[in-house]
Parts: sequence; structure tokens; C-alpha cells
Amino acid sequence: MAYLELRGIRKSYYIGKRAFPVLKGIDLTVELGEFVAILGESGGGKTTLMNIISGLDRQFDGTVTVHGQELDHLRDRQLDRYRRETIGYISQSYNLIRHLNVLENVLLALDMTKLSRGERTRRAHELLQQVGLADQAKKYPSQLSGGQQQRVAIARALAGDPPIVVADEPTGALDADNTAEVMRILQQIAADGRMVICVTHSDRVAQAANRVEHLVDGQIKDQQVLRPLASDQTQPAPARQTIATRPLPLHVSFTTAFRHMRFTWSWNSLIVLGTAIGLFAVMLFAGLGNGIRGYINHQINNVVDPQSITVMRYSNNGKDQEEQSAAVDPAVAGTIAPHMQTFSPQQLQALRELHHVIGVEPGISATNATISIGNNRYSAPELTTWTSTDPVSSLKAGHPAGNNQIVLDKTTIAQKWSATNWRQLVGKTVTVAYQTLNAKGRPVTVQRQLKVAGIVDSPSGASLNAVNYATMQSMSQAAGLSKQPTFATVRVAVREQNEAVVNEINQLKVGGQQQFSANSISTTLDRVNTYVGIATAVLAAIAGISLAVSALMIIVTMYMSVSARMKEIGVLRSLGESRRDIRRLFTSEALMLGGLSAVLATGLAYGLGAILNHWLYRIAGYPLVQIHATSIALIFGLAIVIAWLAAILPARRAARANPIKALAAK
Ligand SMILES: Nc1ncnc2c1ncn2[C@@H]1O[C@H](COP(=O)(O)OP(=O)(O)OP(=O)(O)O)[C@@H](O)[C@H]1O
Repeated sequence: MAYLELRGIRKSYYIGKRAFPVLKGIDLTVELGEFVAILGESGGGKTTLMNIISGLDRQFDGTVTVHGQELDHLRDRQLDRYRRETIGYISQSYNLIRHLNVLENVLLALDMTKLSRGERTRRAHELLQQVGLADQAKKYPSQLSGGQQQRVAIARALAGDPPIVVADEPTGALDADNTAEVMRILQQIAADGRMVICVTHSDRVAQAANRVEHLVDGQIKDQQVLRPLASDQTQPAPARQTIATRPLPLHVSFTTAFRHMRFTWSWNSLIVLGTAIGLFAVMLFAGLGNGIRGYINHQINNVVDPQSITVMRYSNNGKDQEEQSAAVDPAVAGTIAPHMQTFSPQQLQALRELHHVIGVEPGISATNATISIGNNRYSAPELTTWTSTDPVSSLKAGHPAGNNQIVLDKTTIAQKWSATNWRQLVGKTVTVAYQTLNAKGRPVTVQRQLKVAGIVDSPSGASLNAVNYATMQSMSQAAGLSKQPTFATVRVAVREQNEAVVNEINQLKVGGQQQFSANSISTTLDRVNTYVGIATAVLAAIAGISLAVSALMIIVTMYMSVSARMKEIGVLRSLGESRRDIRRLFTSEALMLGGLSAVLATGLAYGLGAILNHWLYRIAGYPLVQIHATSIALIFGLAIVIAWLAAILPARRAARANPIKALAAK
């Protein structure tokens, strides 16, 4: 049995339902070592026959048997392998891949062999040497003459050392000299023990073969033996040492995709930029959200100690509550400070015994006080007790108040006394007075002369005039008022326990009565954080809409890329690449575009974030753009997912392309 046997090959093309028979029953046998020319008129079906022999066409009747094994045209993988291992394909239009150089074009076929990297490169150089192009390896196809390009195509066809070389009008576009050279190389290939099948309409070209088969009206009509093979050559050649092949490894798809991206860099860089802008906007908004949240927390923590809770006595009497709230907000109060409910020692003890509480500091506060310095009277909306939550760092002069001493507010008292020499107030004696109601509801005046210990600039911005607890107690007692505390500052071990302790305090009951009223700053903080979080998410989502545009850009780019690279798809399929390889090629290019966009977006976000921070730091004293590692990871993930989704349809189109039509593409 001959190495290649075609039996009863019939093929029709259909226009609508009408069949146009092209091949009408071809029988042909060819041995290894033979150079057979199939001579026929233009349009006679030569290319159609070559596509069947080379495993590109699957829709025909008849059988193709190679080395005793009939090809099953329904099995994709078997056909891919057949093209990879058995067939070397040379066409009239060279079919070189324009974004790969000469060496890379040859290596493309070798990538599907099991040779080591070094062996593949060595073999590619040897093949180029054989076709006389050793010194052209680094050139791109567009830098070569037609004859040179065809010789590269021959080198590539021989790369996997296939037993059958199929040449479709290999000299159709060449001048006489180049034609002679190519035919000489084909003769040599046959002499080396391979089978060469060359279709041509040129009688002169056909004369280079051992045997000429005439294709007339869809059938082999006539045979001409020009150079009979020696009898030992017509015997099936002994098993040749072939190069083992493998499906294309994933990394090769990536490398090829990268080379294409590099080749079309100007176009791709615009796509990368467009995609990066969308990703960058999302990243910047997220960073800005983090920064603003951090800034608000920072500001609030500066003003209020998140580990402390201010506790008042709870009153269910409407009037009392009103008074109590008036005491908290001095602007609402009248000129006589309301009577404040006090804490008993047992109540303080109850607070101390709460879980997570590490300290309870009693305090007394009064509203609507007056402070007289010499002949000047100043109003102090609140006179309160200095507690450990008031930061010592807020003292701008002097020290915290000792017994019978006071610290005065810088803006509302000291600087009104003297805009420039306000520090000199320290050490002076002032008279503090306020009116309040005693337990019986009668007005009482509390008054005392105190020495100024320090000047304070409250971080909260509110006016702060404070004495120590003992002095507050002594002043109240002297006026016949209770010396029990009117508020208590509860300290918790860690900020996170703040809210739980606040809830516990508010739920403490004696005889079914709520005892205390506490407010947590962390509740407020959490609420602010939630609002900022929502605002950030909304802004990032709006910016995210541009990601849809980015995805569309990648889809359009990939579709254009698939259309522009149809020929390449055909070439890769003819070399034995599977549909999966083609899909991977386009998917990996999209993934690279996505990855690069994420890199660029990160760079832009960091760069612009740094510039913004530089400007805004002067105003806020805080870095307002904070891009976290999680945002970067998220952006990379997002970019990859978008790119992958965008590549699905175009890559599928590429993978499903009919290799014959793809090869015929311009
Ligand atoms: N996809 C197709 N659909 C319909 N008809 C087709 C198709 N491909 C080829 N044909 C027709 O089949 C016939 C044989 O085409 P084929 O390309 O095999 O001829 P050829 O001998 O290789 O011609 P040439 O030497 O000019 O390349 C032609 O008449 C052509 O118009």
C-alpha cells in the first residue's frame, strides 16, 4: 500500500441548494520520495484537492489513507495532529505572519514539537541555512523579496520534519530565477525521502516533478512519468526518525500574543490608555473615599477621645430632660443654669463595675457663667470640670488647673482680654460666677475668685473654661448645693467596646428606672463612616460605568484584530494549531491589554494621588488620597475579568473560523 492513497474523492460547492461539483472521483497514490505535480487549469479544483490532502477540508466524499491509516475527518484532534505531524504546507501567497520575524515564523511550527528550546532554535537556523536565508533571520516578511518569503515558507513547512509536503502554486508569484530555485529546493526535499505534491497550472513548473498528473474536469485523466524513481526508492521508505510533536503550550500563545501586541503597539497603547482611564477613576475615587474617611476619623479622634463616654443622669421627666439637654447645649439655656441631677456614689460604683470599663471620673458642670477680669466681664457658656479626656496638648499657656485655679478659653476669653498679650493672663486672679437652681428650685449664686493656671484652645472649637473637680465641688458646697457629680466620664479599654458599653449604660435600671444617659462618639463615627462609604461606592460605581466602555473597546479591538488576522488564523490552523490554541491566542492578548491597563491605571492613580495629596495637605493637613493594596488587587482582578469577558466572543469567532476561508483572506 502506498504511503498516501486517495480513493473516490468527490467534492461539490453549494450556492444555495445548487451543487457545483469540483472534484468528481479522484484516485491517486503517492510514495515517499516522490515529487508529484498535479497540473490543471485555473479553477479546476487543485486548491480544493490540496485542502483535502492537507486535512483542512472535512466536507467531501471518499477516503484519504496515510501510511495505512484512514483519516477520520470528523475528529478534530486527529486532524490537528495530522496537520502538525504529517503535513508541511506551502502556498502561493507565502502566508508568513507579518508581525513575526523570519526566525520566529519558522519557530512557530517548531513550538509544537517536543524539541528543547535550544534545539528548536538550532533547527530553525539550520532550515534557514538550507533555503539560503541564514543571514535574514531577524528581518520581517515585509523586508524580504517574494522569492525569499517563499523560501521562509518552505523552511517553516519543513520545521516539524513532515513526511508529506503540499505546495499550492508555490511559484505563482515568482520570477523565473526564483521559480527555478524553489523547484530545486522541492526536488531536494523529495530526494531526502519526503513526498512532495505540488499543484500548478504551469507546464514548465510541472516538468520539475518525477510524475505529472493531469487534473481535467474534476478527475485525474492522464499521467506522465518524467523521472521514474529507482526501484529501491519506490518501496516505502524505512521508518524515519520523526520529530515528536505536542499541542501548543499555553506560554507560546502568550508569547505570540505579546509579539502581536508589540507589533501593533501604537493602536494597542490607545486601547490600554482608554481602559486604564476607567480603572484609574474607580481607583482614585476609592482612594479618595479611604482618605476622606481617614480624615474624618482623624479629626473626630482629635476632638473627642473615642475611648471615653460622657454619662449624664437620665430623667424621664420632660422638663428635666429639656433642662438637661439645655445644659448640654448652652445656647438653648436661659441665664439661670438649670438644676442638674447628680450621681450618687452607688451609681458611680455601678458604672465602675461594668464590663470593659477601666475608669470612671466624676465631674460637675454649669452653664452661663461670667468671668470677671478687672473691670471686664466675659460670658462663659460653660464652666466645667477638667477631665483626663481634655488633652493637655490643647493648653497654649500655663498648666492644668490645681485647687482654686482655672484654665480659660483662648479665643472667647483670653484673646478678648488682650489680642496680643493674652498669655499674660496666666497667674492673674479672676472672679467666676454663675446662677443655678438648688434642689428646691430656688436661684442660688455660685461665685469664687480663682487664679488663672493656663489658657486652653479646645480642639473641638467649643469654649472651654475648666476647674478641677475638687474646686467645682467646693464652690457648689459653699453655695449650699450638692457636691455630687453632675456627669461622669467613663473610660473603656479599647475604642471598639465603646458602643457596647454605651448600650449597657443606657440599659442599666434600678427599680425598673433607667438611670443614665450616655452618648457614644463611635456611633457617630460609624455613621459618618457609613455615609462616606456609601458616597465612595456611588462615585466608584459611576466611574465604573466607564469600565463598560473599556470592555466595549476591548471587544471592538479584539473583533478588529480577529478580522485583520484571519490569514494568520488560517496559517496557524494549517500548521496544526487547534481551535483551543486560537482561542487562547486572542484571549491572552485581551488579558495582556487588561493587565497593562491595570498597571497604567495604578501608576496614574498613584501619580495623580501624590500630586493631589501634595496640594490638599496644605489645606487638610492629611493625605486625602489613600490607595490601599486591596484596591490595587481589586483593580487588577477587575481588569482581568473585563478583558476575559470582552475576549470571549471575538476569541470564539477566531476559533470557529473555517481554516480554508481564513487562509483565503487578504
Ligand atoms: N468556497 C467556495 N464556494 C463556492 N465555490 C468555490 C469555493 N471555493 C472554490 N470554489 C470554486 O471551486 C472551483 C475550484 O476552485 P479551486 O480554488 O480549487 O481551483 P484551483 O484549481 O485551485 O484554481 P486556481 O489555480 O485559480 O487557484 C472554482 O470554480 C471555484 O470558483
